[in-house]
Amino acid sequence: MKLSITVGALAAATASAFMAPSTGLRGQVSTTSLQALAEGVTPIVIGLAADSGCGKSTFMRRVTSTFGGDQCGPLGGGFGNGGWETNTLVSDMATVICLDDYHLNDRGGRKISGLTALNTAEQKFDLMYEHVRALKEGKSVMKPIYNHVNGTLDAPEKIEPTPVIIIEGLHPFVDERVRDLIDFSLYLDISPAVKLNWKIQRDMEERGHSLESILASIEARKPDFDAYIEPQKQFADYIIEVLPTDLDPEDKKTLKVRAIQRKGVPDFSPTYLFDEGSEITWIPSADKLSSPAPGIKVAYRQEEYFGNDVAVLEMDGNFDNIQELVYVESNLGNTNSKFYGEVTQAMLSLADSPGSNNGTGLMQTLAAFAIRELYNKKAAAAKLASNKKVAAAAA
Ligand SMILES: Nc1ncnc2c1ncn2[C@@H]1O[C@H](COP(=O)(O)OP(=O)(O)OP(=O)(O)O)[C@@H](O)[C@H]1O
Ligand SMILES: O=C(CO)[C@H](O)[C@H](O)COP(=O)(O)O
Repeated sequence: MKLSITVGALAAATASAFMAPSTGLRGQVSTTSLQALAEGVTPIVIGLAADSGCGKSTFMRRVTSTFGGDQCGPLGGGFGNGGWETNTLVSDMATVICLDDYHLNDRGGRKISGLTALNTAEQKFDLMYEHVRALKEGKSVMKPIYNHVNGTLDAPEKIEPTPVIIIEGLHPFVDERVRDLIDFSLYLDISPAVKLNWKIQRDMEERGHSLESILASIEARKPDFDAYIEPQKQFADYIIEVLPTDLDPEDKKTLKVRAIQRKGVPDFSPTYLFDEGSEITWIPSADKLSSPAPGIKVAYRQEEYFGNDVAVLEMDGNFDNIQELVYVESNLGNTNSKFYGEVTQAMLSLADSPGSNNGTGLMQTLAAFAIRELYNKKAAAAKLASNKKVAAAAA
């Protein structure tokens, strides 16, 4: 993902606020968004870590549309986009900042240093920390821009604080000071075989790159990915792991997706299947959730991940019809939905996005709802505290 976003305003902890239309205008903040900040709602910071090409843009679209945005397509954005303007996507509720903007050197500079952009020595962590802290304190910042078309560092742009600040990219959890500012952290863990398939689909089929160049680029990035990106998994509250299916060893396209959800995170309750805390493997009836071969399997387990207790929700296989997903949804608990079937409705609203027929779309939607709930809880607590203050002053 090569952009930053500001998305749909949230004045209070109500569902209707999430339905507010987004302005979709970079650099402008809506009255409701300002109102939320004025009411003492401290912006929450969400961190999303993943390698390039691992579905961050796709995931962000699900998150921003959950916040009542316009699905927040990039305003500039993306490799090969001649109209590239900025890494920042803006609407009126949430700002999504792409951390590529904090690269230390431009592309030419990295040729001289001999380091890749994955190397932590190539990031400006002091500036990243100062900016995230300032935004969380409700102050605007002048954020640099890394231009992916030219490989240059362009003139900085002004970013205003919004109720939700999302920082996404290669290194959101490397710097301890930045980590401490993050309220909820997510990691997209895409297995090498799946990453290769997605890269082939995008870079070969859509961008005309050769298979050799894609393989060479993955190979060249691997040592630094292993050294600097992957270790951040241990700091994530919510990991979406994407693996080849277990249902058919020959099948290289079907996916098994695991939402690894840390227990004990403030304002976050992991989604469960049927019975919280249990161990379940479920093959839904094909009459209620039809699927192409090799079928579909849902599971729920209690595991340990980097020494932390986690609840894991799994979906292996594809489904034919998104509407039928409501059968699975009706058996999930802690989905953070506002009404019956909202998860399925959110999936339907982005039916054309990659992963809408499998667990990637489902887990991303559940994560998006968890972020919304986290904000709602923090906003409600801030409002309560502010009301108490007003009442105490009046007494
Ligand atoms: N859930 C999914 N299922 C299938 N393919 C997917 C999925 N998510 C992403 N992809 C594929 O991977 C490609 C990269 O996705 P996306 O642009 O969202 O990743 P990104 O992390 O934002 O990439 P970059 O950082 O390089 O801009 C997409 O073009 C799409 O083909
Ligand atoms: O990993 C990346 C983005 O997440 C890119 O490789 C990095 O930002 C450098 O970009 P470019 O190759 O356009 O110079």
